[in-house]
Amino acid sequence: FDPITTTVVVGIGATLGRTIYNYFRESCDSKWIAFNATGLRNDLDTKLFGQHIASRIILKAVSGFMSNENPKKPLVLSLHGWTGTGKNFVSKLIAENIYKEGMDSSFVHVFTSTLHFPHQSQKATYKSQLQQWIKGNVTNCERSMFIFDEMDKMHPGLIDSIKPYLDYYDKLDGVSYRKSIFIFLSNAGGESIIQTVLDFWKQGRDREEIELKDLETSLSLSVFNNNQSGFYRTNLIDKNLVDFFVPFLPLEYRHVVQCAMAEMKARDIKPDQDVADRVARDLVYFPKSERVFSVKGCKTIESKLDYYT
Ligand SMILES: Nc1ncnc2c1ncn2[C@@H]1O[C@H](COP(=O)(O)OP(=O)(O)OP(=O)(O)O)[C@@H](O)[C@H]1O
Repeated sequence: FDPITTTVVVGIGATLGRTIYNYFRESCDSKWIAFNATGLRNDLDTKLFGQHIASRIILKAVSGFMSNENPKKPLVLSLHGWTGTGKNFVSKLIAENIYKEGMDSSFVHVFTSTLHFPHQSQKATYKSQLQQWIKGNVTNCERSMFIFDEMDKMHPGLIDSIKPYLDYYDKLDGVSYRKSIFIFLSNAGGESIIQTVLDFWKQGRDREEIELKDLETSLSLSVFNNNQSGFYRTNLIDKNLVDFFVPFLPLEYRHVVQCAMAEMKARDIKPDQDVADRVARDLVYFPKSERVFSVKGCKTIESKLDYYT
């Protein structure tokens, strides 16, 4: 080949390569970020067990927010409840119905308190890092999602550093945070939820009769006043920046059976009621005398199934 042909061929090759690369590379546009309301409804209806209140709030909150082209503030959800009741699981369902790449999307960011903010002495550094991370990521894509796991293990005060981003500002330093989603996960408030569910159970009332109003006030109070909680006396709560406190109810035997059946299906094993029953029977339930709620929710089902199948 003469030099001109070689240059042309290399040029075309490079352009083609870049086009293919850009085509497959996730970008902050509707090709990669598109909310599927029907998908979320379906997932909540068929995959999430025993959480009628959470399911309803999340569907309404996320659908309303995503269909609003001009939200006044970012969506802030705070999910509370006992371990293994589906808080991480729901966050995953939300991500999967917004981002084509789901939790693997480069626009979904997960912070875990014990991993990212372990040392009390470095609170000041964490505060500025957190602000920079959020600002950088939202500058990159306004439809970003931030999940803060283990909020109850976060040093009180740290979360206040992101308050301005959650507030009703049009723009901060030229960046608009109004299309982002912030999800906080914690076990704080779990006891007050359990008490309510147990009271209903003792009165022989149906679990599905429990409404948000039965839980919401005691939940936000116990979270705000609990000095073990990352929300302890936080401005986020007294300035009403959390849009929804979402209670996750403790799971009962029948829900654990459903989790086991779903897990078998996910593994392409024929769901076997007998195996599911054996898995569920082997878990520990509380309170000790009544044995109503699974101590670990559905959390250990996945590993337990290996043993029974
Ligand atoms: N309500 C539920 N419906 C269906 N599956 C569930 C539910 N709760 C938990 N699971 C299953 O158990 C696994 C562990 O639950 P998950 O991590 O969501 O619990 P969590 O509430 O976030 O717990 P923790 O507070 O300990 O972080 C999930 O991946 C899911 O497979």
